[in-house]
Amino acid sequence: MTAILETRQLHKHFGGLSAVADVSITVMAGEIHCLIGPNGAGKSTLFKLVAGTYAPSQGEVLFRGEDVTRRKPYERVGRGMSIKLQVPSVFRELPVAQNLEISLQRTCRGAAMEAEKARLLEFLQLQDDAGKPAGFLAHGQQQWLEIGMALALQPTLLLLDEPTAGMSPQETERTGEMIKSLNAQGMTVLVVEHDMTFVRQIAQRITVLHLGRVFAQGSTDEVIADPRVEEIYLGKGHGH
Ligand SMILES: Nc1ncnc2c1ncn2[C@@H]1O[C@H](COP(=O)(O)OP(=O)(O)OP(=O)(O)O)[C@@H](O)[C@H]1O
Repeated sequence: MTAILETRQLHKHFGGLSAVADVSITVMAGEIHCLIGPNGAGKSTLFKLVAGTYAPSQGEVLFRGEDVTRRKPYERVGRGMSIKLQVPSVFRELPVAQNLEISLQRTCRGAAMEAEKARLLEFLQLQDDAGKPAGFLAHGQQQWLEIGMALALQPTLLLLDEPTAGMSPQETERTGEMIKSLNAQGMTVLVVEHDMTFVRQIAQRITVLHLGRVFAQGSTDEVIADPRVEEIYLGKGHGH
């Protein structure tokens, strides 16, 4: 397997605070990789460094073998990276279908766009809600719509920041099935997540961040069996 994403000794300082310190991670093409850690561990900051929302204080981001550290977010999207952030960003007044069209405009048009829109609505199980304003959707469905908007950009690497936040156990499980089905079709997925049941359901490899640094990484079984991880992560950081 080849690496699709690498961070090399990434640092991000906010004033005197090191939110991300010396973080080197590798995401292999074709895997589902989960990033876990207690609140404030630096997970969202690392995501923003990968997506290009933040410039690092130090270090590099390599995507598909290319140094993208100084590339703008849209340039990274153009190279096959797509991100769903933690903060909901659907256009609440616009119909569900139109939300998808806004993202689809960047990759296709005409009949191809209609076909892709129908495929995504079905995949997200939102066919019956296509004409509803997105703000009228249940919270879990809004999260799915956002995943759909990220998918409309046809990524090879999908970045999801807490995709199951606020979801019921059933919605969470369904989200896991969606992610596994995308992965079975060849998509690499990097997920920040707190819900360990969900992490066990989907992850092939896990990186644990703690106080801005890589605390542990390895296969799901290895990391979950590591008592040090349980201590820092399950012991106190499970605040969501
Ligand atoms: N824009 C910012 N300005 C100043 N400090 C920040 C900023 N963003 C994050 N931080 C700080 O950096 C640290 C890491 O935050 P980050 O949001 O990356 O953690 P996290 O692991 O994603 O946490 P959570 O699980 O709570 O979402 C925290 O101490 C946070 O307060």
